[in-house]
Amino acid sequence: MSKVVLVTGANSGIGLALCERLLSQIPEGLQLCLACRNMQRAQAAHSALLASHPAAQVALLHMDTSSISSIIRAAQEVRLRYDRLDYLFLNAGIMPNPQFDVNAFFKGLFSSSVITMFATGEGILTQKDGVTPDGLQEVFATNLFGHFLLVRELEPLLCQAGQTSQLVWTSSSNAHRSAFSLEDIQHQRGTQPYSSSKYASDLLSLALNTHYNKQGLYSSVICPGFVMTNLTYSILPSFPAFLWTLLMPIFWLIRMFTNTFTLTAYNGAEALLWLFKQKPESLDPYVKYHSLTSGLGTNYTQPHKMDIDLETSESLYEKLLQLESEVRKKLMEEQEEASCRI
Ligand SMILES: NC(=O)C1=CN([C@@H]2O[C@H](COP(=O)(O)OP(=O)(O)OC[C@H]3O[C@@H](n4cnc5c(N)ncnc54)[C@H](OP(=O)(O)O)[C@@H]3O)[C@@H](O)[C@H]2O)C=CC1
Ligand SMILES: CC(C)CCC[C@@H](C)[C@H]1CC[C@H]2C3=C(CC[C@]12C)[C@@]1(C)CCC(=O)[C@@H](C)[C@@H]1CC3
Repeated sequence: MSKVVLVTGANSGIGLALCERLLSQIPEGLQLCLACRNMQRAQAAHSALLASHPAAQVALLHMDTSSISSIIRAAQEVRLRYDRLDYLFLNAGIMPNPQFDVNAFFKGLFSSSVITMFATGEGILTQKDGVTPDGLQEVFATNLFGHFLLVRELEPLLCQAGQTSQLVWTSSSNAHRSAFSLEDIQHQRGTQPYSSSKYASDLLSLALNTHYNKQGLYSSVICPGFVMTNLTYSILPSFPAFLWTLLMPIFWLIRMFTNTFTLTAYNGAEALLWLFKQKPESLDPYVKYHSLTSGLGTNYTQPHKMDIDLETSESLYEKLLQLESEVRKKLMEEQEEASCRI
């Protein structure tokens, strides 16, 4: 039976590397759907995948995870195209306008928390968030809420009798409880929307397991480690890509002390691929699966207990359901208004 796999943010970085690795390791019986915002980059990714795997079944789908109407339209299209969905990789993500605190970085270098700083980026990064046309905080909408809505919209495909399906969130070791507040789930007031959105995805994954396991749907989270992608290049915008390449020997050296420096998207996708091969019933909902690369370059996946609890995950879930009904109501009103004008 052919497995249907949908990957968001599949046109570059870790999402694209996952698609390449899936096609290499599972040459038959895979239907890949690349859900992307930028269709030019998506076309390029599609051509690259087909060049190395000419017989592969790879489809493109336009989806902007920050836009409610785009998610609803894309999900409708998925329901039309496929009669099952085995894996949904919720990978698209942004870290807009990152501010790198050079002072904190150099202080951290000579402190006992240097390894934690390199593994999580804790204490050295903040971001300036924006607001989407739907009136939501951009990082929250892109990284979390759009994906939540997508899962809700694809429920008929994901929760079918006699079959199990897997959701896999690309979270981060940058997810911290201290950055998240139930009183401000969109992180309107803070300076760490990225960390907040990733912590929220850890909580949401737990809540989804609570509510959907009975229907055969399982959710897990991974951290790809520190990977050189467009997202990380944007952290030091005045630093051209070739300078990052020049820093590689230093990064390889750091990898001797922290195996979280996976560095390439291929390595970063390790835990995603590992989860693809697991029986979802055997996975621990309180664990984040980390892609790691040893000093000698060997890739492996390691589980780490997350700093999450059931009560907070349930409260977040309730708030997301509430927000979902609000945005759906607003969308219906807008559609009615538009049809009246015609
Ligand atoms: N790189 C790293 O070190 C780490 C990355 N991660 C996470 O990995 C995931 C992938 O990032 P990475 O590969 O590093 O970075 P990239 O920037 O290469 O990939 C991000 C992907 O998300 C897509 N995307 C962004 N915004 C939207 C949107 N509104 N709608 C649809 N797609 C969107 C991008 O598409 P587009 O071409 O349209 O911009 C792109 O395909 C992210 O969730 C990130 O937070 C986690 C930990 C570490
Ligand atoms: C230029 C200097 C010599 C080196 C600068 C290094 C930092 C820019 C990186 C060190 C650890 C990195 C890191 C991330 C971003 C870049 C660093 C701060 C992340 C926060 C990127 C996004 C994630 O989700 C985290 C898992 C990363 C953790 C490590």
